[in-house]
Amino acid sequence: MFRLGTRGSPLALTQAGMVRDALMAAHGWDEVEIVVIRTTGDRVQDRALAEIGGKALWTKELDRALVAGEVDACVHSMKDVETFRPEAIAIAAMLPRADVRDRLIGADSVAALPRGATVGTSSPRRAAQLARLRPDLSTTLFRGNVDTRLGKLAAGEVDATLLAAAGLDRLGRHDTGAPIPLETMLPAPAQGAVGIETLADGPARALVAAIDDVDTHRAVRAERALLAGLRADCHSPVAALAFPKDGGLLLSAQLLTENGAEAVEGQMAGAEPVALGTALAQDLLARAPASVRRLFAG
Ligand SMILES: NCc1[nH]cc(CCC(=O)O)c1CC(=O)O
Repeated sequence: MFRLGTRGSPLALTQAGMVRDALMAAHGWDEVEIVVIRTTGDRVQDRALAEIGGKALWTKELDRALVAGEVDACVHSMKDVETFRPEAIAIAAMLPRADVRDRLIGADSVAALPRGATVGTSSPRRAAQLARLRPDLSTTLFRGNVDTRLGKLAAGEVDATLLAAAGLDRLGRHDTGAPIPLETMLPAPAQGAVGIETLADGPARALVAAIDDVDTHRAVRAERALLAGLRADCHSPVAALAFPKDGGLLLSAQLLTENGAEAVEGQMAGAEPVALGTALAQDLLARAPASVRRLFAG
């Protein structure tokens, strides 16, 4: 039986279930086994991801299970997958992308937040974007899965929080929060995309590739190539979004200083995703104020 590795959070399990259903439908299988693997990222809840070792904390244990042959494929939120992956592992497919926007929970819009309000987030991108839009706000470290964060908000620990619409929708929370327009807040690279990794050499790769959503995969490839060109990691306040246009892609991106005081933005169209992401990264670095450039290409 085909074995699918996943983290154990409610969102991860929902996404793994979507992948299982897609694989069963594509291949006429009766069953796919879901194997829950606990990651360091799940265990450590009291510090920001960037502080304790970055996105590898979500993938390391799943990578090990894949390489050891304990599972045939692993399901990830692509947003949480580190920029540079081990050579033995391939991103074999992506599910169709969900709503890419962030949602604000606690007020109807960023502009409607009361003066001096406290917003819970541990994302350097969201903190920098908020500070840029509303320098009067303060942000405070907020980790844990979606339900944990909503619980902290309900308990009054903060005035508001930001969460990806994709995760809220997949958990059935369609009415939670107000979508922030893309013009106000560009999402994290790969936000809303679920990816499936397999060994680069091996039969699972082609089996998983059968469920690939080509448009999503192309867009996320461009966004990830931008991250690679910037040498960005989870410390980096960077936003990016590509979508299909005129048979190619239109890629938008924003780099900021941590306090949001300075930023550089850009847009570029192209036909080949990796070349496009790489070119926009170079263009942004060339135009970035020194304070922004210092945070990238390290
Ligand atoms: N960093 C945690 C994480 N990783 C993926 C999602 C949501 C689902 C997605 O973006 O695909 C979330 C939660 C959030 O940011 O609200």
